[in-house]
Amino acid sequence: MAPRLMTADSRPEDEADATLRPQRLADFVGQAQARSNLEVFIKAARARGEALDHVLFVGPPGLGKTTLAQIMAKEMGVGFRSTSGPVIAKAGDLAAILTNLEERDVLFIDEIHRLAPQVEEILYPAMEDYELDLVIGEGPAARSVKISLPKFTLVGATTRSGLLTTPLRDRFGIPVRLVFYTLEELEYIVTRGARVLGIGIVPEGAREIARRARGTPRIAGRLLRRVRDFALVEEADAIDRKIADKALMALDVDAAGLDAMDRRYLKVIADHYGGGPVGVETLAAALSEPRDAIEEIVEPYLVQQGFVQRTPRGRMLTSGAFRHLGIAEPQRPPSALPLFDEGD
Ligand SMILES: Nc1ncnc2c1ncn2[C@@H]1O[C@H](COP(=O)(O)OP(=O)(O)OP(=O)(O)O)[C@@H](O)[C@H]1O
Ligand SMILES: [Mg+2]
Repeated sequence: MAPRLMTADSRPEDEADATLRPQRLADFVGQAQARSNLEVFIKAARARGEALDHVLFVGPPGLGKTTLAQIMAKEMGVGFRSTSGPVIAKAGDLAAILTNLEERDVLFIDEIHRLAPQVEEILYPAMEDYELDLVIGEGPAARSVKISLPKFTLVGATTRSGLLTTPLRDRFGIPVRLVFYTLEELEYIVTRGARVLGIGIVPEGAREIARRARGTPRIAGRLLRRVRDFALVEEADAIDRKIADKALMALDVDAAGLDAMDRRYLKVIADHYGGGPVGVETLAAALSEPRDAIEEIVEPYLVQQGFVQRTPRGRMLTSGAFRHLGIAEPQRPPSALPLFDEGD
């Protein structure tokens, strides 16, 4: 699939504006529940002079897992080390990272569900008893040694907690689920982002961008940077609703935050399959896109927004989708209606 503006996956261009990343808990907008819980745990750990309990962040891409992990280290006043599940190939790699930590440091492991099993295994005693169990040598000469580790805080991040093994999940004292942001929160994030980037924006302009950001700060930031370019070329003093709207239309992002791929998906179901139900394999073939890209990238937001239902018989458009496309909804026989939502 060609790179799309509207996916929440991280790209180098997003990280280029690291300035947009909030640095302190007080600057972090949204996720009120997660934030207030973390605040309490951080205060308590600081008061006791102990490491914070291990934290697991769960939630879709671009909602602030990495940002929150960095903020936690700052608020604790400790060091921050960052790595990710697929990068740690061998048990020895993790052992090297762990033995280099300082007392109370935060070790952030992104995509923690992708740790190799033999790496995960040495993480258990490290998390529980701050001990490393290593086997040195091979065959009959092999012996195991225990090395004690500094008391550190492991912060794990994953997009789906279901992908984590139970023993690993159980070792996190503080599970934190991140949720999609509200329109007001995104508006605030866009306004703050504009200030950081040194561009003028009026509230209606911020709202227009926020509305199309799919509940995701990363997308909001990306849209803001693109709209800024339009404002610059048009020599506008500030981003207002008109500029934002014009820019986003030119970028093919519609009023609901759907891009060309989303609309193509909806239109294929509407035009070729009478609104569904249609199986995901058939759809993938019709769209010439891999099935997992459809399921993991295109569908989640369309389902969340109520444009599509996943049913046992396949995908079905809702009345809302037909309204959005401006196409009359066909009369579907009752047998075509979903029995129940398949979920995901
Ligand atoms: N609450 C927030 N306020 C302002 N900006 C935010 C907020 N949360 C995230 N961002 C911005 O959104 C972008 C993505 O955040 P982050 O990298 O923390 O997401 P993530 O959940 O770790 O994503 P991934 O799952 O892809 O690793 C960053 O540029 C960050 O500055
Ligand atoms: Mg991240």
